Amino acid sequence: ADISTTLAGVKLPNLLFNASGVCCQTEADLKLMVESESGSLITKSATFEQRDGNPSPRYTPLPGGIGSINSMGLPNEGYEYYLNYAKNYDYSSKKPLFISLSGLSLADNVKMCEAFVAADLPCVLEINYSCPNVPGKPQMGYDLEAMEHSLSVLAPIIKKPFGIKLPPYFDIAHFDQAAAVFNKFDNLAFVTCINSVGNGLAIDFETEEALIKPKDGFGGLGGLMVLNTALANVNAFHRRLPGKQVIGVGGVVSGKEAFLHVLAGASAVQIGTQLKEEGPGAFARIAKELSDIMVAKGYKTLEDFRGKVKTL
Ligand SMILES: O=C(O)c1[nH]c(=O)[nH]c(=O)c1Cl
Repeated sequence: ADISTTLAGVKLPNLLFNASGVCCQTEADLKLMVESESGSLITKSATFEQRDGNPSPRYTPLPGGIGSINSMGLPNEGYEYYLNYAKNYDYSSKKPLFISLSGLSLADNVKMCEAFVAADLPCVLEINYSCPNVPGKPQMGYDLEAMEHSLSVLAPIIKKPFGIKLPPYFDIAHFDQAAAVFNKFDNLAFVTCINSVGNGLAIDFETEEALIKPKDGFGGLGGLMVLNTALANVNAFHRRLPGKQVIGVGGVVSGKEAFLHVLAGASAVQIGTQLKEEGPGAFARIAKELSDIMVAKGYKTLEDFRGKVKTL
């Protein structure tokens, strides 16, 4: 079956790619993504300066395959590293390149966006408003006034279609209020839902210790356990953002969850925890599983069922 898609006006040979943060911090990581069966790739969220991030242990999968917890703390090579990567990227390849930016201030986001715009490259920007792990930095995604102000400055600078990475919302009023903000920006072409469920706590029963070191063990939750929250956020924004697209991320461990994300309204699907645990081979496996599901259900393309979840 045909699992290709178009996102922000660029064609992806298949709808799958990495969630920013996984398999994408260094050129070596990104090379693995280019060589994988993913349809695209996105870089680790960049800050203006290079960052080491939080002390380790700062990531761990949770027992029983239910998911993961991380408090990486935005470790990255600094935005110029990713700008250079984007300048050297082979855009004649079938895989479009996405760039994640997560400035620690609006001024930093302005400087980074201006640098990418000045370089005039075909890559697509995804502004990260939802990192839950920088001590002392509340998530912009939960401050609608600040996010609207940020977008009112950045959208005109970026000019081209771009996207934003959102935290999960858990209240219908918040879906409504957030959508009202996003619908004000014509070139805001997509929203990526969801980032990790912020500030969970994983504790080891035997040792009675938190599993990760930063922030007393508090970190973002990902993986299968967040699937249903992710599907709700994908569908809520699919319903509320006419003319815009949604990238679904959260809980995709097989073709089945990728299928559900498209049914909820996703135009593309990112994979985080499962990619971290399985490696880039996950893309070929999940792509085949999704294609087989579509054949079994009689769907030829993603448009045949995108957003067509049935209500009772
Ligand atoms: O701690 C991180 O680096 C991190 N971890 C996440 O789960 N989401 C993010 O957006 C980021 Cl930036």
